[in-house]
Amino acid sequence: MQRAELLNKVIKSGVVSVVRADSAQKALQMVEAIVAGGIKSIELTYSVPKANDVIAELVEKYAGTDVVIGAGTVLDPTSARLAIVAGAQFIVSPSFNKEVAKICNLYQIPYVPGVLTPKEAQIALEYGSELIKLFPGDITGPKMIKDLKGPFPYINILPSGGVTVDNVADWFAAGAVAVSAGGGVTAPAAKGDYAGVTANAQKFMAAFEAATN
Ligand SMILES: O=C(O)C(=O)C[C@H](O)[C@H](O)COP(=O)(O)O
Repeated sequence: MQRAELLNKVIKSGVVSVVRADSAQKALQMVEAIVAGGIKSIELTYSVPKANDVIAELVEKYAGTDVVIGAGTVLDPTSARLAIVAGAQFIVSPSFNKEVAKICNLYQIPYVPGVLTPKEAQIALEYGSELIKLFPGDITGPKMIKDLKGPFPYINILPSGGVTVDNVADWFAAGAVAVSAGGGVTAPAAKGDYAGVTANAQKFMAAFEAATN
């Protein structure tokens, strides 16, 4: 699939769910619960053991559906290349890394780097990122999107860190093209409550629909 198409799928999905777990099995269970709740973009982080295998399994499982599987916490170009070989459809990192950007450009996979300042945003744009993760978004709050859109009116921003069902509307009102949520969706999994994960995913999707319709 072309890079533009992949990026479009992520943006259209509205909510990216960040998956962290201490075993591959738990990560797979979490993803099943998230997708059951209607979220279609999954960011499987490299803090999950055997992350490559989990990504490959998820890509195969959801092939031909609306679900997009990306790799998160990609800190270095080797991990980026491994994730792409495993089938990752987008790459996310907590900060910008130019070698990761080059690998993603080479293989035409969207790179969504974390940025917190105008300088970092400019570098990410220079290296071709078409979707930028504002991270940690709870440090800046939604107003940062408006501030960045002054000098960079065309920037597409995905806030991450501290995004909750209660503040989703604020982020979209400030100009976010989609939001990213970790614990806000997956926290109940720590107690084995996967139905709670599904319920949170449903709440996030309802908040997204309400904020954008
Ligand atoms: O390491 C990365 O690349 C990440 O993706 C970081 C995550 O976006 C945040 O950890 C999510 O934060 P919470 O929604 O507050 O749980």
